[in-house]
Amino acid sequence: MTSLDSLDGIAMAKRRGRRLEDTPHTQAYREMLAAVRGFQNAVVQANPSPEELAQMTASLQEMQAMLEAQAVPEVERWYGRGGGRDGKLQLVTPQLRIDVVEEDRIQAHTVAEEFYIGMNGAMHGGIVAAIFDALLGRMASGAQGRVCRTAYLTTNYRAITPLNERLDLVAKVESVERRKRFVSGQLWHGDTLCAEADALFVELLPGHQ
Ligand SMILES: CCCCC/C=C\C/C=C\C/C=C\C/C=C\CCCC(=O)SCCNC(=O)CCNC(=O)[C@H](O)C(C)(C)COP(=O)(O)OP(=O)(O)OC[C@H]1O[C@@H](n2cnc3c(N)ncnc32)[C@H](O)[C@@H]1OP(=O)(O)O
Repeated sequence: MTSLDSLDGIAMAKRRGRRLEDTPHTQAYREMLAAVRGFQNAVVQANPSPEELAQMTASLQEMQAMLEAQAVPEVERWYGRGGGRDGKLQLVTPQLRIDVVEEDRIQAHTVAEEFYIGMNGAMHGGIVAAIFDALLGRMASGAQGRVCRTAYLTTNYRAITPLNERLDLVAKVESVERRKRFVSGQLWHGDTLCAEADALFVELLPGHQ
C-alpha cells in the first residue's frame, strides 16, 4: 500500500487528525519513533569505521524489511497522528509543544536537535519553513478542526535559528475571507527574532483531495 491510495481530504484529515489512543502497543510505537529521532541525531554527527558501517547497514536493512512486512494504507497509519503531550508522531520537524491555544493565536515552543542542521550550527531553512507550515496550519485549522491546505507560505529569515536551544513560536490569524485564512508566525530565540512567516490556508471543499 502506498500514499497513492487517497481518500476525500476531509475524511482523511478527520481520521488522521485525531490523537492516537494510548495502549501498550501504541506506546511501544511512540518509543520506537523516539529511538528513530535519537538515531537520526547520532547519524548526522558520527563518522563510523567501515566495519561499523557494514554492521549498521545490515541491521537497518533487516529493520526495514520488518517494517515493510507490516505496511498499512495511509488512513490506518499511526505515523502523523496526534501524540498528546509529546506532539505529533512525526519526524519531519522538531517536536512542537503547544503552550497556549486561543481562537486567533497560538503560542508554542520547540528544541531542534542536531538532525535539523543546515550548516555552521544553524537550522536548515527548509525545516524553519516546515515548522511554520505545521504551526500556521494548526492555527488555520482552529478549534473546529477545519481541514485546510497551504496555498502559499513566505518565510523571512532574520537571524540564524540555533539548534539545541529553546525556540518560542507564535502564530496569529490576521484575517479571514470566505474559505481563506491569512495567518502569520514568528520564531524567537530569547529576544532575537530568527524568522517570520505569512501564509494563506484554504479550507477544503467536500470531494477535494
Ligand atoms: C488531506 C489534507 C489535510 C491537510 C491537513 C492535515 C491534517 C489536519 C489535521 C490537523 C490540523 C493540524 C495541523 C495542520 C498541519 C499542517 C498543515 C499542512 C498543510 C499542507 O502542507 S498541505 C501541502 C501543501 N499544499 C498543497 O499541496 C496545496 C495545493 N493546492 C491546492 O490544493 C489548491 O490550490 C487549494 C486547496 C490551496 C485551493 O484550491 P481550491 O480549488 O480549493 O480553491 P481556489 O483555487 O478556488 O482558491 C480559493 C481562494 O483562494 C485563493 N488562492 C488559492 N491559492 C492561492 C495562492 N497561492 N495565492 C493567493 N490566493 C490563492 C483563490 O484566488 C481563491 O480566492 P477567492 O475566494 O477570493 O476567489
